[in-house]
Amino acid sequence: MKVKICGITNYEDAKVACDAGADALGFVTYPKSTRFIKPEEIKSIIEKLPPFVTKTVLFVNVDAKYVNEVMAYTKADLAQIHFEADEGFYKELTCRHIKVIRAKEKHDIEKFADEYKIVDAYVPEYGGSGKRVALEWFDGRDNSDIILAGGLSPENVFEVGRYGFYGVDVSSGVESSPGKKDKRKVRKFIELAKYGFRCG
Ligand SMILES: O=C(O)c1ccccc1NCC(=O)[C@H](O)[C@H](O)COP(=O)(O)O
Repeated sequence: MKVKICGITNYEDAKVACDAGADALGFVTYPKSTRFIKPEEIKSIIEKLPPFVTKTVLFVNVDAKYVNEVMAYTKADLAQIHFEADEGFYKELTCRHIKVIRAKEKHDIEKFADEYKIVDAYVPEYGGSGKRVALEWFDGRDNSDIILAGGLSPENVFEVGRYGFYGVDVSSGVESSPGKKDKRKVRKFIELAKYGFRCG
């Protein structure tokens, strides 16, 4: 499974995640988030990172022009659209992007058929909240287009292995405090998600 480590706020955490084998990193541009990071800082971190890691920037309630500008400026690879944007918004986007479904109920996960998408748990306020999506919603379907997010951690990531997700996405489950990653948790999460065994 691919692994995305989200809520990166500093280079040290980004490097730990890359060295441990993360496939993607996420940077949150939502000002109310405890994991908020400015475009200038995202750019400066990205400049030091290896090319093989996908750099994702998260957006909430902004217009397409802003997304295009931040993506061009930071040179990130993928915009993560964390809110319900309309068709006009997507027509204006000039960058690669992935949509997030904040799932309240089972049928929500069928949105955006034929696209890769992130399924996260619905919480009224935006944010890596640690809330989980019900795994039984994914029983008996092809989940290879889904990156599962929400409440994952080194303690529970083994539970998702049998569902055939494209990837998993974690933020608060590998933190020592909001906005700061715990090295051991990051390494353990990646090892378990990718290889199903526990290290160190
Ligand atoms: O993390 C935030 O504060 C945040 C703010 C606004 C929009 C999205 C935000 N985070 C999304 C994520 O980090 C993920 O989707 C995540 O992997 C799930 O979070 P968690 O349950 O903490 O693992």
